[in-house]
Amino acid sequence: MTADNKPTGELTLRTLAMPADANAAGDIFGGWVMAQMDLSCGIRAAERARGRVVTAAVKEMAFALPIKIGDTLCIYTDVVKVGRTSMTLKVEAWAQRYLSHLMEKVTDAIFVMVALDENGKPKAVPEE
Ligand SMILES: CCCCCCCCCCCCCCCC(=O)SCCNC(=O)CCNC(=O)[C@H](O)C(C)(C)COP(=O)(O)OP(=O)(O)OC[C@H]1O[C@@H](n2cnc3c(N)ncnc32)[C@H](O)[C@@H]1OP(=O)(O)O
Repeated sequence: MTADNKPTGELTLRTLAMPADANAAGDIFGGWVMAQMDLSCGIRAAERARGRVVTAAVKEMAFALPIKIGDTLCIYTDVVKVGRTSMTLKVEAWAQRYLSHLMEKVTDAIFVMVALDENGKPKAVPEE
């Protein structure tokens, strides 16, 4: 994971980390963060494909810093490659710390999303 001090990509989703998303120590579950990243890629890829998409693959993820209850999770996405039916997105998750403007990158990953037709089969991503 790169030690950037500024997010890259387009801000796609912001949401608040709530007590229901945390373990007993107040750390937010990694699975919840991954789900927000998945949703962000779904939004961005569906816009690019102008239709339904699914997640085909998620590349390696490491959690560099914890997210705590009250932090605002900010997800940034960048479509880095468009294949025939697939789109590769670089995704960064940043925590805006509770009641502050401090932003810290907690994780990043590469997601591969695939455009689907009405029968659930891969379909070509249209030109931009
Ligand atoms: C209109 C405006 C909207 C605006 C706003 C809308 C908001 C609306 C947001 C909704 C947001 C929802 C987001 C849900 C996100 C989930 O949660 S989806 C649920 C989880 N995912 C699934 O269930 C997928 C299950 N898997 C599958 O259905 C099939 O394996 C797949 C992914 C369709 C691939 O099918 P396949 O028969 O293997 O197809 P194949 O032709 O071999 O591969 C297709 C492409 O995928 C690539 N690929 C396949 N597997 C991999 C892999 N493991 N690694 C890398 N690439 C791969 C291939 O290289 C190929 O790429 P291209 O060369 O065509 O570019």
